[in-house]
Amino acid sequence: MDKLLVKGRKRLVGEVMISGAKNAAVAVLPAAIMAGGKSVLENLPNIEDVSCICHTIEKLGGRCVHKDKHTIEIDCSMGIDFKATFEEVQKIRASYYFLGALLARYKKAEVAMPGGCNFGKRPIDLHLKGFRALGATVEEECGFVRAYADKLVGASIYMDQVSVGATINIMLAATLAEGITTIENAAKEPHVVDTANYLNMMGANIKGAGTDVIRIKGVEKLNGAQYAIIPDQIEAGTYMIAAAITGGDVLIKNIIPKHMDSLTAKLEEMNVKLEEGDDSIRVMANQPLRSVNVKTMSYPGFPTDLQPQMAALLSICKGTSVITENVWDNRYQYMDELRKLGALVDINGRIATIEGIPHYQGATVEATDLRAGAAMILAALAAEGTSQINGVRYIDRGYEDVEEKFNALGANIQRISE
Ligand SMILES: CC(=O)N[C@H]1[C@@H](OP(=O)(O)OP(=O)(O)OC[C@H]2O[C@@H](n3ccc(=O)[nH]c3=O)[C@H](O)[C@@H]2O)O[C@H](CO)[C@@H](O)[C@@H]1O
Ligand SMILES: C=C(OP(=O)(O)O)C(=O)O
Repeated sequence: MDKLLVKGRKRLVGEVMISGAKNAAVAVLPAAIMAGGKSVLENLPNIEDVSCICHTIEKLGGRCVHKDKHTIEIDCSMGIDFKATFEEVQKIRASYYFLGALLARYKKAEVAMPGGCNFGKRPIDLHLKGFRALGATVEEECGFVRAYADKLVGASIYMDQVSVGATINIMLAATLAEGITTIENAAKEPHVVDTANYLNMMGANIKGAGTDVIRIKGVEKLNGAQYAIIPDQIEAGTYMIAAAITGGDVLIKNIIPKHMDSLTAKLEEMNVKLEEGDDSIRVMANQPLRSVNVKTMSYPGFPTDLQPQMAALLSICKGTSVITENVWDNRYQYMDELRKLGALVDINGRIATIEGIPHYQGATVEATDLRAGAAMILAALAAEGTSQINGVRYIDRGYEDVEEKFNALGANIQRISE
């Protein structure tokens, strides 16, 4: 298994290009299998989760042709299998989108339970409730879900809880249902909007994505489309925090600054200087930073997927910071690893109280999941001495060319492949 050796205390300076969004790519790719024609998807991130989704499409009998590093042509016009019960599906979270997409196209789907980062329970009951509301019979059995219907009929669906996955999955299924579906209390994340935009380009009729009420008028069929994935809000945020934690000066390029509002507000509160361009943000951190409190929330709130990276930064800011994790029951497993680098953190349920320390000391740590791994890189970049980060496969799930991008900014990160 690969590990990263990080020599710390290097100030990051320069420019970094942000890749396409993982959580948009992994929804748009399954959506592409619903079309009767070819789609060309651009600005896809070159990451493990995307490879995994593409392998799934190929195993179903579809074609994924790489046009270049970030562009893939998807062709499922020949018809594909409706059963995705193989290993790839269990490796990642987003494989749940094959349920919605296959159910929409074939009115039947059999998909293995998804995997993804382990934050305690990650139920999919709201997805299944949505499919049932559209008229499907849904059965859960020995690690897979089976859903089928003679036809799907639009319905009014109120989400008990704001869920990105359930919102997108119901949107996929409703796109080819008869009549009108409304999803109330829908998730508003940028990747919900991106998926709706792509579906609309394929011929769907979806309105309101990005608000908490989405209205979908079912259509009979979808065509392929050419579409470019939005930039990754979380990768961008990770590099913004990297600039702050190293006292650096970094121009983060190819982003949508609006998507970064919750983070930029926090960084400004901490005394980081920011300059916003049309599609870039320059992050300058050349003065002592202040502690702040952070509460994670669904969009436009502070994203839970930036919580570990923010904790890494707050741990070396003078004073006491409090983080409240409102989305996941158990997203603090990585704190034990941060403590190995010197962090002083007290956890009480969903609340983490962090006492700032002057600096980290290099150590050997585990990337316990994707963003935990990112947090370890950030802490190691700021640490005295060398750190070893194990479990890099998690980081590769969601960060393209991670050591190359950091090293181009002046970091010293070496990958050891075994
Ligand atoms: C592939 C992908 O896009 N992953 C993201 C997606 O995960 P994912 O789609 O799994 O997360 P959700 O938005 O669905 O989960 C939000 C909350 O709703 C709860 N819930 C969700 C579904 C359900 O059927 N029942 C239920 O109770 C979850 O336990 C959680 O507390 O959104 C999360 C929250 O922004 C992010 O951390 C993940 O990076
Ligand atoms: C939690 C994440 O991903 P997933 O839902 O795919 O596990 C993430 O991207 O931080």
